[in-house]
Amino acid sequence: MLYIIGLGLGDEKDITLRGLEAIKKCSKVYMEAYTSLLSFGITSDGLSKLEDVYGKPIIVADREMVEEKAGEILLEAQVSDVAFLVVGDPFGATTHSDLVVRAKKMGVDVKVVHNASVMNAIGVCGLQLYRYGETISIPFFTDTWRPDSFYEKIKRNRELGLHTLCLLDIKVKEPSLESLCRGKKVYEPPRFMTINTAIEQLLEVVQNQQEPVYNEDTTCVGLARVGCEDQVIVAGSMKQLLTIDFGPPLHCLVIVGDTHPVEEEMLEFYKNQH
Ligand SMILES: C[S@@+](CC[C@H](N)C(=O)[O-])C[C@H]1O[C@@H](n2cnc3c(N)ncnc32)[C@H](O)[C@@H]1O
Repeated sequence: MLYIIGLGLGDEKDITLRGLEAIKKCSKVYMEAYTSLLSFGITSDGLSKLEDVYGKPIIVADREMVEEKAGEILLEAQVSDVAFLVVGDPFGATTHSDLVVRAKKMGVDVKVVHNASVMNAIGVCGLQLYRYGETISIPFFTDTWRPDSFYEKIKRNRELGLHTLCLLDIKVKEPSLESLCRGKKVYEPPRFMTINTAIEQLLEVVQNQQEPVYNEDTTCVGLARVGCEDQVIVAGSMKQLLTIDFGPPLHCLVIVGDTHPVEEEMLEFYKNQH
């Protein structure tokens, strides 16, 4: 059996009882990419915190392992119980559907244990699920690469009066050569996009548009570390949010569309938070 287990958003304590019971049954426990661990405030050497709570050693499966060695993980799952841990929910934003499809093709039974995910940002900011349009991802601009394809999606959402959830880039740095030579992959800390950078890029992109669908006065909600003890949620214009330091990652942003009176009341609650 392959158990795909969501770990939630906060820390090692957010695993569900169902998830913990499944881990206890497993002979091997894999965990998806190292970047996710950082949202738990865990460094590459700090896995022991999770291992203590889960009572099992954890093998960190980086992107390469998940994509190339999924077959091996699934072969193990054919003959024993194997856990694959995912920060957030297995199907929250980044889906692990490919793993499920491959497992089914190999005749491996799969059980999914859900948990909170970045999708919780949708409701916690006071806006309603059915008033959102397509979710977008904002990549880091470089000197030579400044893609603006997300603008068209925001435009479509705004023309329909819908809110837009913006997920922000995480730039993974390759493991250092030195660590590879020593036979152990030690990852450099990744770069996380802040709400401030996302807004700067959004404002840069809109400058080139003939009929801009938002501007620095457009209401947004900035959400940092959703589901963690120190989560921060602030509503305000893009201009206002630019002045706020939201602190450590992870961050995301909602561009607010037309609002229902109840949503308006909730947003008021998050205004003037700083
Ligand atoms: C592709 S999603 C990963 C989703 C994850 N598997 C889950 O279920 O939550 C990653 C992006 O979601 C956003 N995100 C994830 N967790 C967050 C959190 N706790 N608070 C704010 N934003 C978050 C960030 O913009 C981050 O770059």
